[in-house]
Amino acid sequence: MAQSRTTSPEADEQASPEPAARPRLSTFHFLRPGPGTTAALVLAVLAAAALPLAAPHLTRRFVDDAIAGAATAHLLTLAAGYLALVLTGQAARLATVWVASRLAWDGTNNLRERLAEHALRLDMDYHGAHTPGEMIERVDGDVTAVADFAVAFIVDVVVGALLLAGVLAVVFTLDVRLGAALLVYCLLLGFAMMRVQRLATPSAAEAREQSAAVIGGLEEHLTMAEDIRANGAGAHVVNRFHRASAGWFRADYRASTVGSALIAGTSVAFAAGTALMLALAAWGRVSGVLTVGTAVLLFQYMLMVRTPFERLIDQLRQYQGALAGMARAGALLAEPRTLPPPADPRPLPGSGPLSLHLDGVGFAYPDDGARVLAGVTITLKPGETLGLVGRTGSGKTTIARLILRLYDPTAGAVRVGGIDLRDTDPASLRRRVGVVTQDVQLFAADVRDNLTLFRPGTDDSRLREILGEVGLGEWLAALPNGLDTRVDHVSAGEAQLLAFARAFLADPGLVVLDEASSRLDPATERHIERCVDRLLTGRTGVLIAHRLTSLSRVDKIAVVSDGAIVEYGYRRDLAADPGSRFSRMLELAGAGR
Ligand SMILES: Nc1ncnc2c1ncn2[C@@H]1O[C@H](COP(=O)(O)OP(=O)(O)OP(=O)(O)O)[C@@H](O)[C@H]1O
Repeated sequence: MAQSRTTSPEADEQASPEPAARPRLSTFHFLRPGPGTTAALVLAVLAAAALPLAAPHLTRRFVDDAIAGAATAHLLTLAAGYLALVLTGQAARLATVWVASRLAWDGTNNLRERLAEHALRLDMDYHGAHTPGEMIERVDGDVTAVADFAVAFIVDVVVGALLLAGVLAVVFTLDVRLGAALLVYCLLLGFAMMRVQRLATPSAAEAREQSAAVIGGLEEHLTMAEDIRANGAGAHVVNRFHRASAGWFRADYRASTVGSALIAGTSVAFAAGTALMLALAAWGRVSGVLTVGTAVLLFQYMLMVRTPFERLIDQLRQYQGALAGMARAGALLAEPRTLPPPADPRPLPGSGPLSLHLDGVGFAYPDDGARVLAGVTITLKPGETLGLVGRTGSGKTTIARLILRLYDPTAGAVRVGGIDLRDTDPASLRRRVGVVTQDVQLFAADVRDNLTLFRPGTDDSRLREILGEVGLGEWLAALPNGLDTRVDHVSAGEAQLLAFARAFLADPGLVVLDEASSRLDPATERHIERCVDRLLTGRTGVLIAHRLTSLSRVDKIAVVSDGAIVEYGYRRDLAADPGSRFSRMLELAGAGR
């Protein structure tokens, strides 16, 4: 059945040839900030680390001066200063979050665009093996994880590490022994946390894999909703969804259990650390090394150390996820095209009909490797048309895919305009070879963009003229905003006619036409037949015919059976030969010759 679906706009597929593979490190290039942003970020980070470090010094003075009997006004000034420092520290922290978020989103948006573009350029082999949902998770989910991590890394890890270093430096200047004790404690804690962290790595990666599987399945089910409902396959689909969700839950549960255990462990370690610091401060006080104010400062610092450490452990957990996301994004970017771009691309002749020559073509789809075509040889002079007939599954669509270079043949060669498609400039191939399939894809965009495929520069009057020619003149007149109307719902017939209008606009020199196998209303049928006639006039054409009557308009016939051409010749000769298969087909169908 002819279908029309709306999808989001697609990039101009072959605009520039793609290098075969990229190193994964290039993934990180997208996160590199500009000089202005870097300067703003460095300032914000330094302020966010230094201000909280300064605040406890005022507390120390407050306590010591209060014990020494200072005036209330002086103490109030210290308290107000403390408050101002805390507030400015928070503001600096907010500024850091803001700058870091902008930076992370700018960088990851670049990466997301690059991934989406690359995914669109990948060959049919790749798309056949990966569901759209999986691609969405790769392009969106993984990149979002990276963006979230980048923000948290700057805010929690960088600021936290600076704060920690500052605390150590201050404690060292107060008393070397206390500083050394704090340093040893921090190193031991850090080392233990890094070791334990490794436990969390596989579970985080597993959780993301499972979520990709669930979203991939969901996307597939939503796309097929109509068929699923019509065939009563709902229960089976829900069952599959349930199993996938259960897998995701288990993986996520494992990941969070490990994470919670780690956080609980750190709490205990910090309680011990605080107790140790308090004991040392008490000793310092008793032995006259420290004032009470300094003991309070040490206590405050110990509390301050806790947050960066905890955030650090949390970030290390997210870091695994972000690293996994980065690795998957890198793997997608490194995914090579199975259709290698030509080393020395040759453009097709810029105008006029193109010759077509399939020379001993053999083919097997990469996923199962079973032979689909063997020894297919077809020759069309410029302007000649060919009808492909054969039972379902015989290989007609596969031949069409090879002519459009959606795949490369595994044996033999496909030549258009005398040039092997493997040596043809991809942009010129897309411009000069057109296709009208049964499965018409319409974008969620206006009529103009759907016809021009987002290429600006075509006159509206030309678009109207073409729509009129394909029989959509009245349809256009009835649209509320004419060419600016968004294409949401069109009938199967209208979708087919729009596809013809696209083809007329592109004016290809070779056209592949997959005739709609379903019956449309007689008026639309007539329009479509006229379109087929017009499209095949003055162009080289390959028509996958589902109706024998359609073959009256072609010059040559190729009968395909089990991946081979079992009969091939001029239509008139075959029809005139009572022993030919084509002749028998015509007789069986009761169609005129
Ligand atoms: N993407 C694919 N991956 C693997 N095998 C495929 C793929 N597409 C088609 N095939 C197989 O290749 C063979 C030929 O299919 P093809 O679609 O070319 O036949 P067809 O003659 O166009 O059929 P129809 O008239 O039903 O459209 C079939 O056995 C089919 O199962």
